[in-house]
Amino acid sequence: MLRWLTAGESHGQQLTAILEGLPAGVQVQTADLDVDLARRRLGHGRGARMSFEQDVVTLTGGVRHGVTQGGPVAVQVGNTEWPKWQTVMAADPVDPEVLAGQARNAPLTRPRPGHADLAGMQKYGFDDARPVLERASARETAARVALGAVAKAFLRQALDVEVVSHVVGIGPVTVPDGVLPGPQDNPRIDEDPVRCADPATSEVMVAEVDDARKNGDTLGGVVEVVVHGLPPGLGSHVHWDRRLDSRLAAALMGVQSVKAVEVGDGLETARRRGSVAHDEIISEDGRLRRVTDRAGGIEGGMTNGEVLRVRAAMKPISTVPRALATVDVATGDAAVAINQRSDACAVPRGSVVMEAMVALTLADAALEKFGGDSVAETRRNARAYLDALPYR
Ligand SMILES: Cc1cc2nc3c(=O)[nH]c(=O)nc-3n(C[C@H](O)[C@H](O)[C@H](O)COP(=O)(O)O)c2cc1C
Ligand SMILES: C=C(O[C@@H]1CC(C(=O)O)=C[C@@H](OP(=O)(O)O)[C@H]1O)C(=O)O
Repeated sequence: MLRWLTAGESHGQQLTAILEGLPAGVQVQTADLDVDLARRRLGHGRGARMSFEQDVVTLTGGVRHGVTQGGPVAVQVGNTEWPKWQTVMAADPVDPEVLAGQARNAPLTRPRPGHADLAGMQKYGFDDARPVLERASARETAARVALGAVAKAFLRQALDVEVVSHVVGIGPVTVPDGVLPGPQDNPRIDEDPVRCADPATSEVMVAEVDDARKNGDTLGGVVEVVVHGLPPGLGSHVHWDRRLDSRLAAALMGVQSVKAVEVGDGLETARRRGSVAHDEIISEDGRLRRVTDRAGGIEGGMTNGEVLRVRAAMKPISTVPRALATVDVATGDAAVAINQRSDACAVPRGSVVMEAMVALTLADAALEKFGGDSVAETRRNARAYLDALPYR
């Protein structure tokens, strides 16, 4: 079983992430993590913070000379902005007089509708939203993306699986049906300002983001993660929490701002008749294959050997520059919500995060199916399974 955990605050010294249960022999190095962390910072609509803050990645456990050793993989993602925050976010007590002189320490008492501020203050008994937003912030996704890079290396080396992602909707603008990235398309999609695989739609999306920003507003959207090369049989039909669709949905819903997940054609499938909702099976050159992939590569909670497609819908950023109405909880008076700066649209960045969550979930399902203490053993086991597969 693969387990992962992150710790750290948005303006803390660093994020810490641990991935436990990965076999030995996975080739991965700091540069691989840097690539994905850089991808997570891109995208038209990103906020100012993405340009001045840097992620400083250090692999602090589980990897030696570019190869995993079988122990927990530990990663630090340091934050170059830490010197400005080291008093306000210090772990140890700070002289109250020193703190009082820090503008950054002023209590945040005007909770933002749509963010974790108010519910978090109520739940944890804070009179300041700072401790809530520090952990609720999607800054934490940097740690997940670092681990996702390791999971993708494992999937590629053990199973020849490639995980790619693209943006299929920003606000009301959506890609036409049938846009499907191939296994090597991530670098091409990374070049697009909104990580859209369709250039014509991308232009309209960029204009939509510009318009929202100009009007002091923010946008959400939909991303799709596409996985090529999966064998049939990851996940299981036998119990709800072993179903791969259930696990993918939980992993994606666990990303800040995700409000809905679709597997394959998802909601559209519910509107179709059965005769045009499923993927008919044919035999071709002695192999079974599907004529379509409406199911998105999952049937009965298991991969079916087709391309896996899963979508996540992100709500618009809740720090809306055209500030939303709230109440100042310090005075009880009507107020406008906290708003210093914000992304206008985080969907392109979000797609890299979704990719990481899907990779981690699939790596877990692959290890459950094939096991292996070394990546060579996982690969051998997977090969033997595929060679013996009935009805190939
Ligand atoms: C990559 C990414 C970047 C985000 N950037 C911002 C931001 O700049 N400002 C903001 O208010 N929310 C941002 N969010 C969304 C908040 O984290 C999210 O609204 C908050 O956690 C509440 O969402 P929830 O109700 O789904 O938990 C971002 C989310 C993601 C995934
Ligand atoms: C720092 C990151 O994203 C942050 C996520 C975030 C939020 O509320 O989720 C709010 C913004 O931070 P701030 O309010 O300090 O400007 C984003 O910049 C990151 O992704 O590395």
